[in-house]
Amino acid sequence: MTALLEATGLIRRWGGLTAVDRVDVSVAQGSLHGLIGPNGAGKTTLVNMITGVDRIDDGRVRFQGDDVTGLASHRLASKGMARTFQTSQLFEDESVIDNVMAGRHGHIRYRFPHTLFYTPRVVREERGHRTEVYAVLRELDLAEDAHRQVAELSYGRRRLVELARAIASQPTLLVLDEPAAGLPGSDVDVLGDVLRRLRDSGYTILVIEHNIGLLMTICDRMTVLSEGKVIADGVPAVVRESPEVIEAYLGRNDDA
Ligand SMILES: Nc1ncnc2c1ncn2[C@@H]1O[C@H](COP(=O)(O)OP(=O)(O)OP(=O)(O)O)[C@@H](O)[C@H]1O
Repeated sequence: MTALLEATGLIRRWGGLTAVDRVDVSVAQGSLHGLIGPNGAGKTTLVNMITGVDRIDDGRVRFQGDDVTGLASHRLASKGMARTFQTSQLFEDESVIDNVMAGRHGHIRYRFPHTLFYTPRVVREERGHRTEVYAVLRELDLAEDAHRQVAELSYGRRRLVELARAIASQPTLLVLDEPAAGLPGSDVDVLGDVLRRLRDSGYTILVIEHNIGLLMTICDRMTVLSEGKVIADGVPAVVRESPEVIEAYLGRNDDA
């Protein structure tokens, strides 16, 4: 399989600490790729570097065959990389549909002064975006909540709205930072089904998770970080048997 995303030799230092230490990670086109590791392993730092949120001290990132090392996150977003964060980035007082419409932002063609006069062109385009957004909401089983305020929704539904907003940008690569964090078990199952369906419909997904059980069941491939280094990479069945992975988790209390 060809790699959609290929990071090689990535390094990020914080003072004397090397948080990400010569990490290679390759995400195949159309795959669901998990990134796990104990607390402080460097997962978020690595993903921040890949998605242009944080600086890269050394190494290269290739995306869709292009060298994108050091590009800012908005440039990467316009190339098709969408990202969700551990903490909510939603507008709590706005409706679900308006939040998800914000994800279409990069696709809006009309400009001032059309917006000022709400011309037929704006109306037409806006209608097209709403149709696309409704399709995403239906896909994630959120259509019935389209006009509810985000603040009224359960935590699990809000996480789905964030996912919907990322999908609405029609990304080539979806990067998710702990989408299952804080979800009750039944919502974790829903999330697992949603991620699998998205992968089956052609998305490539890179997901950081502490819920290893979830990733073991849904991922095609996993990369395991510990203390900034890759200690295992492969299909879940192989990763789960790796002595380094068992040691990294059993040696600590947090994720075991
Ligand atoms: N802004 C920062 N300044 C200094 N050190 C940092 C900074 N961000 C991260 N670190 C350090 O880098 C290391 C990796 O942190 P990172 O958050 O990437 O790990 P993680 O695997 O995502 O952890 P968690 O699972 O707890 O979110 C940790 O030792 C952390 O303390």
